[in-house]
Amino acid sequence: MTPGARVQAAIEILDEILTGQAVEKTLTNWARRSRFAGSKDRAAVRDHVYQALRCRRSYAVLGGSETGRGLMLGACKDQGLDPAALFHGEGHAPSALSAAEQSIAPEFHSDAERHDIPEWLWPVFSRSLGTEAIAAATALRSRAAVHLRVNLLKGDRDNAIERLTREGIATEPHPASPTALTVTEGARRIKNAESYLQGFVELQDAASQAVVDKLPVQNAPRILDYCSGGGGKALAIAAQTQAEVCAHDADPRRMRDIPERAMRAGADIRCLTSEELVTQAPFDLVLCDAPCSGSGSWRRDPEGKWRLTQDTLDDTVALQARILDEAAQRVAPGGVLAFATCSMLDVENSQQTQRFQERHTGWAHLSETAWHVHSGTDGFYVSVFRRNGTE
Ligand SMILES: C[S@@+](CC[C@H](N)C(=O)[O-])C[C@H]1O[C@@H](n2cnc3c(N)ncnc32)[C@H](O)[C@@H]1O
Repeated sequence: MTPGARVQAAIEILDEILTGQAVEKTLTNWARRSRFAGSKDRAAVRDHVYQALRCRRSYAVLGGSETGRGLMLGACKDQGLDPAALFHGEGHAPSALSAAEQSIAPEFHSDAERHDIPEWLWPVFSRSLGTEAIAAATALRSRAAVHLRVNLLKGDRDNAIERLTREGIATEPHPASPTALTVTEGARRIKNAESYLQGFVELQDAASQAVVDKLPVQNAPRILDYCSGGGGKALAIAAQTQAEVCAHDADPRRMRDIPERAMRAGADIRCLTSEELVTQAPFDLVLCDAPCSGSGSWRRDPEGKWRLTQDTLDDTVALQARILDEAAQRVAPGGVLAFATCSMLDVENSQQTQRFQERHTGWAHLSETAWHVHSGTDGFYVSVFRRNGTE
């Protein structure tokens, strides 16, 4: 496909997504009916689509409309490309710009619009991030780096870097965690690489790894990952300790892949149903990686940014508080409770910590750490409490 044809394909896919179709499904359907598209074409079209979704508001202003064509025209302008080099109608490229499109005089009406944050959210976002709000919003406008976690059960970091290099995947250590690597070349090879298939490395953002580094795992013989999902954090914990590691999720289907992932990693993780949880509690350490707005990972899921509403945020905050209270009940006297989100919003983070302390006496607040997208990881938050035995 020519560069212009790739832009035209992105325009058509974006038009479908803008009617409410799911992003991944739309991309898959396009790939199925576009046999002419090779793997590089598919990757390029996908990159165009995701980039346009990250910058949906600002590109719509730059391109004159919130349509596939408007967004891709906005993308060209934002990236300093000459639109006429891509919009010329030849070789399946988008048709040449109309007179109206050529005379668009873009004007931003707010910081939220310019920096691609929903208007209603800007007060919360800017209050949460303070002077770093624009840096964070700007970081959310670009694609996230690919990070790996070195599985210490199978080898050290240098060994993993060497193995990956032999497989054509270049990496460098990430400062957020001793186990984190940034992939600098060959990211698309990872899922077929032996290093990955044999469990020497896992795909995991550096901040997710750093959250686990904040947990006092060495002093906890029995550990529970209370909101385990697919087990990313449970696996990272199991790689750092000989402790018994259990996983639980209110939706057991989310834990489906844990046995296979654990086997690949050489880890031992016991998945617990809600009934088993009651008999297995209490635990010395309970991690509660709660459902959240996902604002820290909107680079990977840009639709999440536009889908969030005040109501869903309020519901999520209320759910987090309930889950935190449930998880607290599973902590042994003297044990530790950690609350984490992949969000940068204060209502889900520091305010949640404060409200937990207001609802519960008998817990000491040990630490609170936040990672922000503009420092090279997903946005993440973890707050750690110790139960003193009187609650
Ligand atoms: C942010 S995800 C967890 C991601 C996971 N820890 C990881 O690192 O891959 C939150 C999870 O909480 C689960 N969840 C929601 N409500 C819950 C509840 N009341 N108790 C336990 N888990 C719950 C969801 O099903 C979801 O899988």
